Amino acid sequence: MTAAAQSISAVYDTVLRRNPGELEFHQAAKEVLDSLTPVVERHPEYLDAAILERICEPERQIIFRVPWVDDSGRVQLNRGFRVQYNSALGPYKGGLRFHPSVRLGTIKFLGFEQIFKNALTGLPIGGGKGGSDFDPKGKSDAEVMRFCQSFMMELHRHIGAETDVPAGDIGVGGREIGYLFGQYKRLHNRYESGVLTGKSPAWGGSLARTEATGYGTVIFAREMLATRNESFDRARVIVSGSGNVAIYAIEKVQQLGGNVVAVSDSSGYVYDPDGIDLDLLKQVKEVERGRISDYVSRRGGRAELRTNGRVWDVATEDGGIQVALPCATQNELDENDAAALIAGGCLAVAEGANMPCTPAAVTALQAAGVLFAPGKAANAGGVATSALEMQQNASRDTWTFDYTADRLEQIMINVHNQCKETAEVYGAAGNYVLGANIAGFVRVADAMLALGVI
Ligand SMILES: NC(=O)C1=CN([C@@H]2O[C@H](COP(=O)(O)OP(=O)(O)OC[C@H]3O[C@@H](n4cnc5c(N)ncnc54)[C@H](O)[C@@H]3O)[C@@H](O)[C@H]2O)C=CC1
Ligand SMILES: O=C(O)CCC(=O)C(=O)O
Repeated sequence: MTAAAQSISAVYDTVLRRNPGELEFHQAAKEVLDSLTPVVERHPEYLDAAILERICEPERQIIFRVPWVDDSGRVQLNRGFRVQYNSALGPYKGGLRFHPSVRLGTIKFLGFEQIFKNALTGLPIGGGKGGSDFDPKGKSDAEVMRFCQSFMMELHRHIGAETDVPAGDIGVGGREIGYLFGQYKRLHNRYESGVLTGKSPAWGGSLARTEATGYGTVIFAREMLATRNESFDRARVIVSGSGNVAIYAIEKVQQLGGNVVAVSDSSGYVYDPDGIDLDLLKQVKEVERGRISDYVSRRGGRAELRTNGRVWDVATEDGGIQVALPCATQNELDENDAAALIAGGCLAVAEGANMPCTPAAVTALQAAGVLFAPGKAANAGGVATSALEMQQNASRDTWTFDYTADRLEQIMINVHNQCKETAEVYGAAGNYVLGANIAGFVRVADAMLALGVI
């Protein structure tokens, strides 16, 4: 082992010791640290300034009690989190996740990923993430509102347009952002639009933010495919999830001439060989907050609901697939799923979700020559468009959909090219994981060096 590799291994040991039991955070930290040996060999100044140790340690971690009253008058209790990870490039920026599985380690892994993702956008945003173990599923609007108001009663002291700017993630969409913003405005007695993003365009939000993560993921995949003279035209595609990211990934794939033949939610998956009816899926998921079984019962035709097996199994049916877009949650695609994708002739996998592929799956896909885009690069379009929302708020301006979508397109092309070119510079052409980790890290590390020991 070289001296640089030994130093990195020591940093990882410290991560394990300081953060016991936080397996998802360990996984995310290991993936980044594993990419950095060639960087610190060229730049020993990063080791001298303990940049790696500092980048793995959040600047601040806030954990708080969130009591609220349900519709039957019972007091309920949840736990809230905000991890303010790194502000070398700008105010902390990252979403809020409301899901019963949320623990401190979940938020730390997401916040850590966010540092490098936000750096890749080239925009002035630091990294952070937050959330709660609150489950919005099955709750009335009034219950969600009371929870959001109680959550903001504590969060408001830690955020601000120049300090920390939360947005949505799993379980947090336009409805929740509205309730959170309403409570913040009431507490501060001022209309500080830039304190949250993902707002409705009717009151300070940006057009194209809703579409941005899914569209951006497909733009990244399109650029990757183009390096091998391939495209989405007539491609058969699997998308996991059926939330915000999944829906707008499907929309963009369809615009580019592809055919999405399967989607999922936490209750199972739909195989729809004639192609997903997106208007119906939007109605079921965005309007009615229903299950994919509701989609199947109304779709008719050849659409099938499957509650056994995995959405990735579709890869080997009917002549295979060309692209897979995991857009649900972390570690949802393992090495067996990767084997199914490879057997089905998959050309490219782009992560719309954060860390949806296990390390073994990534290794298998890369070894088989499948183009692989890590989430911190492929799904950066969401946070990038949040930064565009902040720009509009700061200048009290509103841009058109087309102008914002064009900027998103350009940002995603730049993110793709940075990852590709960085991988080439470091002798690993085609390795987008290495390219993304190094390009994101170097931008943050240089800013940290410039700011001194803080
Ligand atoms: N919303 C955004 O702008 C961004 C989201 N992401 C990531 O994209 C992923 C999806 O987020 P959203 O679409 O915003 O959330 P969402 O709440 O709109 O949708 C989540 C989807 O994933 C499914 N899902 C959740 N847990 C699951 C599980 N354990 N098994 C199977 N399916 C499951 C849900 O059924 C739902 O269809 C997450 O990893 C999130 O961190 C990444 C970048 C930005
Ligand atoms: O738009 C944002 O600020 C956050 C998006 C997010 O949470 C993510 O990129 O994972």
